[in-house]
Amino acid sequence: MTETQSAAASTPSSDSRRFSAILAPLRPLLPYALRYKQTIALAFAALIVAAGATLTLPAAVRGMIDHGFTADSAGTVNAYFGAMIGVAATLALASATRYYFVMTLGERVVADLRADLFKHLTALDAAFFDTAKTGELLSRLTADTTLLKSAFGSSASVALRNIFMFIGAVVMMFATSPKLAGLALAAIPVIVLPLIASGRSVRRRSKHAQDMLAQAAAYAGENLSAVRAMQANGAQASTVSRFRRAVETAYEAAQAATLMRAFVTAGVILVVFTSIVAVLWLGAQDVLSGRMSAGLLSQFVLYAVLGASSLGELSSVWSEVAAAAGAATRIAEILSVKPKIVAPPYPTPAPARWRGQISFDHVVFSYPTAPDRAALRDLSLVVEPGERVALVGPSGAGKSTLFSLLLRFYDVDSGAIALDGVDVRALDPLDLRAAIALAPQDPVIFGLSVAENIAYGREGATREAIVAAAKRAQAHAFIEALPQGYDTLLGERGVTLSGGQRQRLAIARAILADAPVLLLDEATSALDAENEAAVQAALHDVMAGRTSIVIAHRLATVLEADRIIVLDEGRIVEEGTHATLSAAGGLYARLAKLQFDTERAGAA
Ligand SMILES: Nc1ncnc2c1ncn2[C@@H]1O[C@H](COP(=O)(O)OP(=O)(O)OP(=O)(O)O)[C@@H](O)[C@H]1O
Repeated sequence: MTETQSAAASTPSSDSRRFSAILAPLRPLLPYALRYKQTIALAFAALIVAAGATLTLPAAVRGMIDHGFTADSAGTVNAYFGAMIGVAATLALASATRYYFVMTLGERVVADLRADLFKHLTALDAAFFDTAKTGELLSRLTADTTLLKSAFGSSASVALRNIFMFIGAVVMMFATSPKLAGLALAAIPVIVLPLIASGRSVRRRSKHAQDMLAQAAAYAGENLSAVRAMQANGAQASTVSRFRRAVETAYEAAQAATLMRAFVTAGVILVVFTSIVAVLWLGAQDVLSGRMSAGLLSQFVLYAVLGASSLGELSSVWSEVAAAAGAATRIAEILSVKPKIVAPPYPTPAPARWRGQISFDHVVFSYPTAPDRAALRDLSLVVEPGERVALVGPSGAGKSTLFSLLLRFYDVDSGAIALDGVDVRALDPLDLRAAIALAPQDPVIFGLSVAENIAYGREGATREAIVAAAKRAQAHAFIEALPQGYDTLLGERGVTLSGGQRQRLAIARAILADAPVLLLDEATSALDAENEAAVQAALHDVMAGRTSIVIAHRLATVLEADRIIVLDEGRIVEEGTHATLSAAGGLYARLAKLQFDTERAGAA
């Protein structure tokens, strides 16, 4: 059975259920609108005034036709026309007021929703972002909310006006001629049922179109953020044609929804006006036989036209609302994702100053996206306050995983991780992360000034503190040499800085954070001798007095460490100092020979 058939065969109560099913996704937005009760009230008041003004016009026309056009009625005609201008002015003012308040409400609701959605996204955990695509999320944040804006703003405005007009017109039609009105209303179910049925289909198609658009946006986002890789690999042409295909698919999906809407609109207009003409014909018979005055029939026809055109407009708005419901579904999908890493109901309060002891106790962990492959297998490790530990191991050994777990980006499968003896799951993640400074291998540089980049997450930091941190991180000299010094805007992802400079900015960030625990992932890329010395000096400074774990790639770093931990396949396989481990002739000795010999050769 097609949707239209099934709708036509259904009972009124199942139709009203369907009606609310289409609108259901919009329900979570209601609280957003209800925050602005005053705006809603003003919009309603304007709406009632405008509808009332419009509805007086047909009565005025009837008065003119039945009483106006006689020789001695010039004064009455003037009065009628004067009154009509007054009505028009009221209508104009009330319509503008309604438009203003309803649009304002739409903009307001969407702005609030965007902010909330972004806040929600920032609270989601690493496991969510392992599978989510940033471009797609951005599309929900922008394109879908824009669709909602049109639903809440213009569509709601048009819909409300037309609902009021329709009800008013129907009441007046009955007041004018109950017989003709009854006949006209008989046509309504024929109009409304297919409309409701089509709403579902429009919503589905529109959601599909938005999904396609989001995929295209995700694809564009990925490629634009890696534009150098794309150009270097000569992948421009293929990227462009893939994007074009994605956009075409989105276009076709949108087209399908539009076609559906177009058909619905045509059908509704046809049925509505045919019924009016039929009713009008019946009325004309009454006028001819003297049962009805010409003015009364004109009045009825005007009300019928008002009612019918409201219904016609409602049908096109209905499609828009159904499309918005599709967008709302996509937004609701995100809002319903609950972060798994949250603070416990009663978190253990953080001490004024952590000592910085870290312990991993029989930790077993596999990533949610790869549950069958353990990234850490029964790993136990205690790092004492102030100790400097270097982590060494082949690629994929689990070194970065150790950092992610300590920062509680994921929860362990079994075992426990503790800071100063407090299980990290008992702490508020904000407190835990405030105790840890992270300097990743490829530090993220934002499209902000140098100073803002150093103070990222510490917006209150003074300029003196920022400069002092930069000095200790050996970054002051190169920052001063930039065109606007600390106020120089860095390109997105810091493309304007060298690898060594980026790393030193990250170290400055860590120094400013002044956290008792430092996690550092050394850059693997070779630095020139000058940068190398500067980074090493900065590291020496930042590690002093804090517990530090460094994923080490340089000989100087392992030599400086109190202890070297060698990881392989998620387990600790060796530990000791450079001297003892080199002498032992195990995995470390092999790795060190490979890595540090090349380093020496490179330096020579
Ligand atoms: N987000 C993730 N989702 C699924 N698997 C992951 C994820 N991150 C890492 N892994 C896997 O977990 C294992 C350990 O990875 P990890 O990044 O900790 O290694 P690593 O020692 O830091 O390696 P490298 O020196 O190359 O950075 C690897 O097998 C890796 O493929």
